[in-house]
Amino acid sequence: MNQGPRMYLPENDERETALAVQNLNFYYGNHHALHDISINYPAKQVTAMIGPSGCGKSTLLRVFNRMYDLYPGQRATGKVMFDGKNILDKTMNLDVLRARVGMVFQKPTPFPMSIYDNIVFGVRLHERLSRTEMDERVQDVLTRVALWNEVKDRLKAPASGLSGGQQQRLCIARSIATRPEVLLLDEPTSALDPISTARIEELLDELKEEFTIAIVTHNMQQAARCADRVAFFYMGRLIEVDQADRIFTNPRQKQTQDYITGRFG
Ligand SMILES: Nc1ncnc2c1ncn2[C@@H]1O[C@H](COP(=O)(O)OP(=O)(O)OP(=O)(O)O)[C@@H](O)[C@H]1O
Repeated sequence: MNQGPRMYLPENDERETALAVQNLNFYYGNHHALHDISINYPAKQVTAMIGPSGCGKSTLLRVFNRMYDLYPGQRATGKVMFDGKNILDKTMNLDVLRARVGMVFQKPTPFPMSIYDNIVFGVRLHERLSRTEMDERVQDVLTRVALWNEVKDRLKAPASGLSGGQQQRLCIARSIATRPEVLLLDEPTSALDPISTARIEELLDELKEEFTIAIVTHNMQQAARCADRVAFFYMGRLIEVDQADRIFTNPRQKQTQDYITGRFG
């Protein structure tokens, strides 16, 4: 199989680019996990990242909010341009970055506190809001994730009492409460039942009017349903990125074709 750096980068000149990744390499100690990745994430679109296990999808996502900084021995080279600045720059303020680039994980991770406090926790770090404004923010984000009616009478109850699907919607609400520009989702529905999954997918469709979304998924149908663009990764390399319909009907690379038709992975 040809694993050379062949890839197709469509022109996005007419669209605003939220994140521009340029010649990114990533290392876990001596392990070179991402090889010379260059990809644009157009603003207010959903870009799905697909590929076999271990190809580097989560690693790339974790670069976008410098999550790897929490672990010694992990490092990135290259550039990830966001609002005119390189995210990888040592001078980048990580608290501000993580408020502007929100992340939702595979397993719902509500904080061990009330539903209300889960939402306000991050907001308080970055904004000074009056009680009324904070209440409005909580209602606004819970409404957007279609959770308000289910929880409005128990906002002070522990978040741990919610179902898995509700917890994941709460985590999305928590991420958007700080009004980020970019939302990163790492297999956000893989622990959820089909109904909760469908609700999150509908939610993505609404959220992309306001946010740029990068989602890692193993679910081809999900990528086809939710994504405007799809990027296929293999062994730490970006093989191909294109409009979703093109990737699923007429990919340019044989490796992409093999993967989406289930011939490997
Ligand atoms: N903490 C770590 N230390 C060392 N190597 C790691 C670490 N995390 C991931 N890797 C390696 O980096 C490569 C990319 O892993 P990554 O988790 O990004 O892949 P992925 O495409 O998200 O996989 P999956 O679909 O299984 O979640 C793999 O070879 C993996 O073994």
